[in-house]
Amino acid sequence: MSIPLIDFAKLTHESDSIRQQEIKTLDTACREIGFFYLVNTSIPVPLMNALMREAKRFFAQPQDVKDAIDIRNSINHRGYGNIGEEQLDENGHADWKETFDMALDFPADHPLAAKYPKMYGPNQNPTDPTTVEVLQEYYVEAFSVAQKLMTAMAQALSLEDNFFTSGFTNHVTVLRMIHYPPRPNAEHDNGAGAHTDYGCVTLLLQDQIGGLQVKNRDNEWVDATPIENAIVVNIGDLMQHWTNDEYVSTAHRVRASTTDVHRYSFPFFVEPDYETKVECVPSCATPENPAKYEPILGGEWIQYRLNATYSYRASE
Ligand SMILES: O=C(O)CCC(=O)C(=O)O
Ligand SMILES: [Fe+2]
Repeated sequence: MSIPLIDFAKLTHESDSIRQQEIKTLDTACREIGFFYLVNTSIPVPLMNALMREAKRFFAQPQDVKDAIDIRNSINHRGYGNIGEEQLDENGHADWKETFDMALDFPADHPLAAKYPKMYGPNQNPTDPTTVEVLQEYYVEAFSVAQKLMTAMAQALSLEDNFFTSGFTNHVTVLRMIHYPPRPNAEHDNGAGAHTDYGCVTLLLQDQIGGLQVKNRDNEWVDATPIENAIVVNIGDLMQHWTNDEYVSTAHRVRASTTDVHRYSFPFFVEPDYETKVECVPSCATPENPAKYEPILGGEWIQYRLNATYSYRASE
């Protein structure tokens, strides 16, 4: 099975019948593959291009400038991650990529930062104000798309419209920039190891290079070939948990770029408040198919998964 296409303009259309039909298509995609292309989103294309431009400028800076905001110096996991810092596939090579993570900025003395210091706190910003401005603007636009998407999912699952979005007041959603430099040698073809994402949904903007692959239900790796200005969306573990495995958090990976080729991508990991309780929704459990998982707190799960993939957090 290939990766289906969902039209965001139809998902949010004023006509009830157009909306309902697209919500059905979305529901099928979430159940059958857990991946889809989202086209006609409300994220302005010039903003997507600006983000791409700022990422190139950011990663092209001297190493010591990037190291000044090293993620290892941030207890709440914000800032720059060098090549080799993250290994998504616990059995494979380290990922051949460098990263930058930002999220909502909480002052260090905020009650939530005091209570959950590994998940809430300040960002480590790039020095260039234009880069920061573009990142913040993109964060807002992508979050607005995510909220509408989760509203459509709630409707598909016969829940209140705000069932998912009400768990996003002090959310820990992360915008990440990734640069995959040319691979060091022919053997090392691991851009990002096979993994599932941890949160509810991920909205990924990618350039035109390609390399992202998705494991379908027949256990085949399918290329998520870039479509210009489309966002690749996938279901994460928390949404799978919430839906009792009805919506699938699907494994994916990135093959490393070939010689001389640089790839840039921008995942937006949509993750709820630390204290949002994630437990089987009523429409996904029946007497024959009862809830499979114990309720969990969103933040506990994310923290557990981060600790498993980051060398500097491994002992936590
Ligand atoms: O770079 C990509 O295309 C995907 C990255 C990814 O899957 C991740 O960072 O979780
Ligand atoms: Fe991922």
